Amino acid sequence: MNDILKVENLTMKFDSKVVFKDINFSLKKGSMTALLGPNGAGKTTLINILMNLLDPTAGNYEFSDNVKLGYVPQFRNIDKDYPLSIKAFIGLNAPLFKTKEVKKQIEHELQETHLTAIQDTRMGKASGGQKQRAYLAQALLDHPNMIILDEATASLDPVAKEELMNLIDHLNKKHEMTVLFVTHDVALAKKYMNTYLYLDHESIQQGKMSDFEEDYE
Ligand SMILES: Nc1ncnc2c1ncn2[C@@H]1O[C@H](COP(=O)(O)OP(=O)(O)OP(=O)(O)O)[C@@H](O)[C@H]1O
Repeated sequence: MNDILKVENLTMKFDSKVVFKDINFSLKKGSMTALLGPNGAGKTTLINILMNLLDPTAGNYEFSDNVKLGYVPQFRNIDKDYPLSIKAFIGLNAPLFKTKEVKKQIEHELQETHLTAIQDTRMGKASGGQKQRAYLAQALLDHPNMIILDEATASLDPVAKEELMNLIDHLNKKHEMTVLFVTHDVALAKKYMNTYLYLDHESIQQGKMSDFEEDYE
């Protein structure tokens, strides 16, 4: 397997506060990696750097040439009065004038994420699991080959968690999607991920998920 991401001597400080210092790791194409670590360890900061939303203080990172990043946030920012349907929400980042091809692709992503039957439900009324799958469908519309999930299962019930993870697993197996999953749920990560990154005390460790033993909560 080739590397899809290589991080070298990455350092991030906010004023004098060091979040992490000289961290190094790489991710293989098609790998499923859990990004673990206590609250405030710097997981979101690292993701924001990788998504080019923040500049690191020092060091660098490089994605392989053909990488197309998708991002699935936690749904907490959706208000219950939010008016768009699930279908309209999924198409939000597509051009306003939707070609036949884009419409077809929206249908495809609705199916892929098991939302076809409830596509006209308002996002504000959808369950946590449905909202999360709509975010995933929205990200998939852009044809990513790597996806970052930021605590995407955090507020879901156990059934919705498994359903989302099964979809992620399917995307990995069928479409060779590389997955970086930020989570506090070690049991879920052990079930679905194959490697871990553990961020704590300004540094990072990497290993096989089945070998992860730290109990940091
Ligand atoms: N824009 C900012 N300015 C100053 N400090 C920041 C900023 N963003 C994050 N921090 C600090 O950097 C540290 C890492 O925060 P970050 O949100 O990346 O951690 P996290 O591992 O994602 O935490 P959690 O698991 O709670 O989401 C924290 O101490 C936080 O207060």
